Amino acid sequence: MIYNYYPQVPHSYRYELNKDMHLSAAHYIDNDLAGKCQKVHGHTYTINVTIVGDALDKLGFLIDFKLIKDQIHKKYDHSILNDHPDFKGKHPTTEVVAETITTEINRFLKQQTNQPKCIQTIVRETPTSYVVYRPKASELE
Ligand SMILES: Nc1nc2c(c(=O)[nH]1)N=C([C@H](O)[C@H](O)COP(=O)(O)OP(=O)(O)OP(=O)(O)O)CN2
Ligand SMILES: [Zn+2]
Repeated sequence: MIYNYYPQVPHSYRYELNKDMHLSAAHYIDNDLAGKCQKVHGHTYTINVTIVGDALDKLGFLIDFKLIKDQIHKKYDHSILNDHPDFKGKHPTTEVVAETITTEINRFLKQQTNQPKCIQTIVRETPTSYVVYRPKASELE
């Protein structure tokens, strides 16, 4: 990875894993206030998710790294984010992308018997701009 500085999340879980992903996608912010971002344009998003838990699955994984990538990459790579139902009625800003990825990963993780949780998602849209999203503890119950 080119950008490997990650803010840390304090927690008391036994295990923490981090998965980096790249995503090529287009988007636009459909509002006059968005200036040049109103036009369709693309980014190679750099994403890092932090997943924690106290128990491993029968393979000794907190969660298979590949399954995490599948949840996000298969859905959004080489797509127009605005077209996805996940962003219906929302502007796919870096903030909203980070929140949506967290929500989607946690929806998937809830199905796992060992109950891992995504506690942080970092989305870098450009070399100079990134967002860190951390769900509230109450949203992870
Ligand atoms: N808070 C947010 N601000 C902006 C977002 C966003 O998602 N959240 N998005 C954009 C644009 O989509 C744009 O793609 C990124 O803007 P910016 O970082 O300004 O890109 P530049 O390459 O022009 O930035 P430099 O400072 O020249 O490197 C805008 N704002
Ligand atoms: Zn953009």
